[in-house]
Amino acid sequence: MTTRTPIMAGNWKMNLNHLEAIAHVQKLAFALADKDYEAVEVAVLPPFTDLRSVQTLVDGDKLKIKYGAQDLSAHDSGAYTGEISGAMLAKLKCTYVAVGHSERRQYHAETDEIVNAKVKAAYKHGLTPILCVGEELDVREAGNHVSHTLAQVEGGLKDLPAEQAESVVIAYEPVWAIGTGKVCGAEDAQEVCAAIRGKLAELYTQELADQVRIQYGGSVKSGNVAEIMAQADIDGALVGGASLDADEFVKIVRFRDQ
Ligand SMILES: O=C(CO)COP(=O)(O)O
Repeated sequence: MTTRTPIMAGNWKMNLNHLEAIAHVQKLAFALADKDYEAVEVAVLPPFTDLRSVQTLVDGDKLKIKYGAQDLSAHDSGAYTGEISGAMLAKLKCTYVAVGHSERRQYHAETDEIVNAKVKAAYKHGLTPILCVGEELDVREAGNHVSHTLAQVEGGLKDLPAEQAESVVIAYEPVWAIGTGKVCGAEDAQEVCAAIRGKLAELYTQELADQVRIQYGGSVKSGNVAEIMAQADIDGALVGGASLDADEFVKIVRFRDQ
């Protein structure tokens, strides 16, 4: 049986400027100890404008915290005003990049085709995508959450070779639980995460499926993280609001103590 290292990632969304980012990462670094990093991979996903500052701090102080971006362009370079390429993120030594977050799908009309192109762009530039999937409330109420989410997984990974897919991180984030305080019940989250692992086994192999880390995201806090992490197919959390409070995020990283 594969042992998957849990991954706790803070998606800051459009919060914290580059000066606030430095202060925030310093707080995290001060609080987190080697034993935390041995047990859990810790990552932050700041806004683009913070990345250079975070890189300088992480490099300078040799911090074990990883960082990445919240999005990337599907294109390598060129006349795409406002976009940021995977190559640019790689140059900033980003490890991760979120792809297909529901806020990108909703406000920027990102389809599974676009998300798939972005996943491929991430790998092309040596970044690990955190592929975000999850259903809206009406889909859950109609009982179609599993098939909806699996279609997003399949669409996002289309034609992706196993050598790449084996390192992908998938974040199951039911849209109705994001920023609402409504957490998906741990067993309901487990149902979908287990189905995602089953889909990976179908698309690739059971061995690959057992290796991929699947996060839950949506109103994760120190008070509910332990129950979520106790589920067999949940290997971490993608944390929005609660990641903006350093003490709270540290408690989430230390989910075993909660
Ligand atoms: O969207 C999320 C992380 O990507 C979840 O956000 P909240 O933790 O604020 O609900």
